[in-house]
Amino acid sequence: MSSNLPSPSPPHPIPLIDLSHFASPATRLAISRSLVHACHSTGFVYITGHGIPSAQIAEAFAWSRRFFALSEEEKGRAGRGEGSKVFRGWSCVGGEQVPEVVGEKGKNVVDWTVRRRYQEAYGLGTDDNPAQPNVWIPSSLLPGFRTFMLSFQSSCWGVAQDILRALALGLGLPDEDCLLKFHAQGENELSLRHYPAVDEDAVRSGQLDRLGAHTDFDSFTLLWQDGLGGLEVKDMEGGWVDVRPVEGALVMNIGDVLPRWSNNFLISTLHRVHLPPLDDSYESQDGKRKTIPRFSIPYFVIPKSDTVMEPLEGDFGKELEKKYEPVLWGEYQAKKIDGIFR
Ligand SMILES: O=C(O)CCC(=O)C(=O)O
Ligand SMILES: [Fe+2]
Repeated sequence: MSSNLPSPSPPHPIPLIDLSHFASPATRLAISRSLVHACHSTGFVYITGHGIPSAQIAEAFAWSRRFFALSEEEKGRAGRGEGSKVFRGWSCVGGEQVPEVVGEKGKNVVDWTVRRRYQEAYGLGTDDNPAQPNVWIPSSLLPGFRTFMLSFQSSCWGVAQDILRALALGLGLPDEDCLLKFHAQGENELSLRHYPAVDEDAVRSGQLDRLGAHTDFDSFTLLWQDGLGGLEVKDMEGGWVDVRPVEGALVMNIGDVLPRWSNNFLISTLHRVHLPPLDDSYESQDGKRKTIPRFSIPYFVIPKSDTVMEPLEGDFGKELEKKYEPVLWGEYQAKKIDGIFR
C-alpha cells in the first residue's frame, strides 16, 4: 500500500463500518443492522476492524507486484489455459472482457464486443477444489508465493464468514448461519489485478476502459486497493462517485446474488475503474499523460453450485411480492461466465 494515503475519513455517500463491534455480544446486533443498512442504501461500504494486519495486506501487494513483474513467458507458465472457464491462473491484459453495462440499471443495454479490460489478473482459490484447480507459478520463479497466497485467502475467508453472519443477523434471517451455509471457502476467488499505465485521454474519450461499468455477479466482494484510487461507483443521481482508498479499510460491495436472497433489499451497484481522482499521472516520453500502474486485490465470495437463489424470509419487505423465481447458482453462473470468456 502506498504510504501517502488520503485522509481516513470516507467520502459521502459511502458508509464506513467497524466490524470489530461484531465480536462483542453488546454491539453485535447493532453493527449487523448498520451493515445491512449500508448495503441497502449504497451497496458499497468501507470496512475497518476486519482483523487482517496491515503488514499482511502490504505483503499481499508486494507479492502481486513481484508476480506481475515477471515476463509474459514466465507468467504464461501459470496461464489460465486456452478456453478455461475457471477463474484460476493468469490472464493477460485484455484476456477477459466485461459485458459492459450501458444505460441505467434495470434497463441495461449490454455491449459485448469492445469492452476488454485493460488489466491483467491472476486468480486463485484453495488447493482442495478439484473442479477449480489452482494454477501455480513454478516455485523456482517465485518461492514463497503459494504459501503466502493460500494463507492470505484464508484470512479473507475469515472476514467473509463474519460478514455472512452479520448480514444474516442484520437481515433478520432465521439464524446467523443462514447465508454462511450457502458458501464454502473453496468456491471463492482471490484475484490479483494489475492495471498497467494507460493513456488518460484514451480512457477519458471512451476508446479504452480500465475496467468497464459492471455489477459483480457473486454474493459480495471484498476489495483491497492500493493508494491511488480510480474505482468509481454510480450513485442514485446517475453520477460517478470516487471510492477513494481509506487507510486500513477494505471496500465491500454487494454482488448480484444477495439482492435475490433479500428480494432486492440489498443492492448490487454499478462500478468501474476509471482515472484516479488524484493528480497521480505522469507525462510519458510521447508527451501523453499516463496513469501510474494500479494494483488491487478483490476476494469474490461465491455460492456453492447447488445453492438455490430465491428470496428468503427475513425482516425486510414482508409485504412485497417475491421478485425472483428460484434459480440454481451453478446454472446462473455458467451463463455469466460465458459472457466474460467468449
Ligand atoms: O480493481 C478494482 O478496484 C475493482 C475490481 C472490480 O470491480 C472487479 O474485479 O469486479
Ligand atoms: Fe467489480
